Amino acid sequence: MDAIKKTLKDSAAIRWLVLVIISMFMFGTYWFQDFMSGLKGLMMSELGINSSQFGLIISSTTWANMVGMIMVGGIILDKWGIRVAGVVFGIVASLGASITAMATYGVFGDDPGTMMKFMMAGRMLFGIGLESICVIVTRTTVKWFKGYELALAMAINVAFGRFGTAFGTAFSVEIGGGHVAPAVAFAASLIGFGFILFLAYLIFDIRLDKQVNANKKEGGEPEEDFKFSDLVKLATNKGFIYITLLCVAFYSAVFPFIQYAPDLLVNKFGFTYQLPDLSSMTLFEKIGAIFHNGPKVTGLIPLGTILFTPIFGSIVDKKGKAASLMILGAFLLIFAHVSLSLFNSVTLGYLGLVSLGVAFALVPAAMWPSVAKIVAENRLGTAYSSMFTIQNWGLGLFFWGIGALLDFVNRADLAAIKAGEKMYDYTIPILTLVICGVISIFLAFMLLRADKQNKYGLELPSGVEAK
Ligand SMILES: C[C@H](N)C(=O)N[C@@H](CCCCN)C(=O)O
Repeated sequence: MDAIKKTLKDSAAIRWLVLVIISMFMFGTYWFQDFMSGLKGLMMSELGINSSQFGLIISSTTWANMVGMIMVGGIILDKWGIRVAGVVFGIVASLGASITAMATYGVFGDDPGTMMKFMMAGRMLFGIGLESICVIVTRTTVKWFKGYELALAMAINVAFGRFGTAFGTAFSVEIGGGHVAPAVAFAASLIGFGFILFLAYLIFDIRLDKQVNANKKEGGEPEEDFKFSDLVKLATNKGFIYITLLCVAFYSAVFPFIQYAPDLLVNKFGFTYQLPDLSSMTLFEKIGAIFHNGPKVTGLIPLGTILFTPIFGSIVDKKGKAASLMILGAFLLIFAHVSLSLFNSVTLGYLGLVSLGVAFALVPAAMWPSVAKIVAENRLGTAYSSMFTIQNWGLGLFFWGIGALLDFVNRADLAAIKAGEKMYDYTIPILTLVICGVISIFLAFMLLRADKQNKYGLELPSGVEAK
């Protein structure tokens, strides 16, 4: 048998370069997913929409995915590979984002109803692209990093997405110059930029495939493909069921919360949407103004996870304890939402946000590598697609539900709120998220129990098999 020749992925420099290139796609899509949170106040005043309609716009991202579009993405990825799937879903995401941007400029009509309809259609299309791109980028990361620094690479990949969320949330008001449409156009152009970089990545993908195929002919390991029919096997895997339900419960209390967090901080704690003129302020006053700005403070949550997700990822790699860390993350989530809903202390509010940020780093760092211990590698693509699909059911409900509940519990004061005479009371909508935290703890304990029974090795370091 001939010796296996080195391939592009054996070069650390090329591997990491590839990771940066494909992660820019995540940066753009996460930005577009989350940037509207910083614009909620502006969207309400400029487009004339209420909280429930804002909820519908952000929720529309999940609608097509709720009925299985991510699974379609998984099938296309399986059948035609990274290149075809990446191009198809890159076009879908770019098209969706462009339609959303054009709608905000009034291209399809400038009455609020028409604008909203086309914004929702655009975001629905974008949402199909977003989730499939996340699966495609994850799959590409595995392709290049399997056998190398996979957990760290996945954490860095998510970190790029968090950068997108943080910057999009924190700076969209300024980027739009106080208007919605330019901020949406800028966010859409980031997806186009990420897509162009992904097209450049394809050169590396083609070269690597050629080298791997040549090695296969010379006796290298053949790759096993996963099949859609493996779905049935997943549906009967207890560990997979618990981790999928945990994924829905946990992310439903985090992603939708982030969309409303700036508005919560403005309405509950008197924070600002727009920064005052900082030029004549002392350094302390500037810091004070930034820490009193809803979008900027919310942006700090994903920004903090950029540092902590890789740290927690390497703890999981070295020490294990993934299920226990998910339990801890669920406790932190409850603390966060209780302190942000039931109390009126700004200090406790900050502690709640820090606690949510730690949970947002801890649970993903422990959850995503754990899936690879519960599910056979040839079913991982199907596993991630199914998890994202079910996750979208929860996200769709809560993206819209928080806004609808907010309007409902404040129904007597809506006119006064619109006139700027009263503020939204967020207590009940945020308390609802505490229920998600309680369900998350229960599921994390069930996962720990299933781990003991089935010996997945979730509590063990990476590479150590359970006996
Ligand atoms: C957006 C997507 N549905 C999601 O859940 N993303 C996760 C990361 C998934 C990475 C899998 N390797 C997130 O925490 O952002």
